Amino acid sequence: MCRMRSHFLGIPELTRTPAVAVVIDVLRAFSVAAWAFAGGAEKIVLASSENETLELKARHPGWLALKDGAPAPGFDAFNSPAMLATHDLPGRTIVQKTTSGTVGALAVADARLLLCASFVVAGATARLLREHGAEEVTFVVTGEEGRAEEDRACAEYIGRRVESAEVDAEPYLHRARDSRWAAELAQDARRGLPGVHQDDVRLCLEADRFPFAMVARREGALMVLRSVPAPPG
Ligand SMILES: O=C(O)[C@H](CS(=O)(=O)O)OP(=O)(O)O
Ligand SMILES: [Mg+2]
Repeated sequence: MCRMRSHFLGIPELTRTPAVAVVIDVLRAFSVAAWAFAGGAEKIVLASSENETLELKARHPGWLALKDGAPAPGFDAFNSPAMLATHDLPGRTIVQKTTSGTVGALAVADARLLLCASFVVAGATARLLREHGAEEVTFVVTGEEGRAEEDRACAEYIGRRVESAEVDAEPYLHRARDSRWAAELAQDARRGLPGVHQDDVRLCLEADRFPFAMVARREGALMVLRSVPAPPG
């Protein structure tokens, strides 16, 4: 059994850069990112603003510009795992800008090890942390200034999975299914709001779907997220 000290902080509570950070956004940024890698995307540039996203897209016309919220001129894709599947992803670079997930990752950009995570990559993230021998980890609970239940539940699940592979995901998924944002997304999908698909919540709330973790690092002036195979469990 591996003992790891876990801290759970919202973005406004980050006063210093942790050595090891796991930034959680279940609904939906880092579920979307994981589905993008599963669909063959090569890398995801985490942008600091919509303007930066569009500037990068102008310099690299083949890149896919993705933002959350309403559609806007110049953007190609929504922050929706179901809708992303309609794009041609193999080998592509995505530039992603969202309200919570990408902001949280950029807030701890100088961490020695920076992982971005959600339920679909939770087990793989835990195995990578275990392999790294992390004794202390800061989970950045990006939603609702650290109070988003879906993000907190996922962070706690990953923390438990570092200590033991024998953890039942169901109680954690249940908390996420009952969260305020899961209910809002389901309602937005029923209303037909652009950028929200009725399958999104389901695609985000599946534990351990993918065998890779997602590591963010500076590459020149950019913060780049890549999938990294996790050791077997
Ligand atoms: O697209 C999402 O689900 C949210 C949108 S919102 O601005 O919080 O309503 O963004 P995310 O950064 O993925 O939490
Ligand atoms: Mg979120």
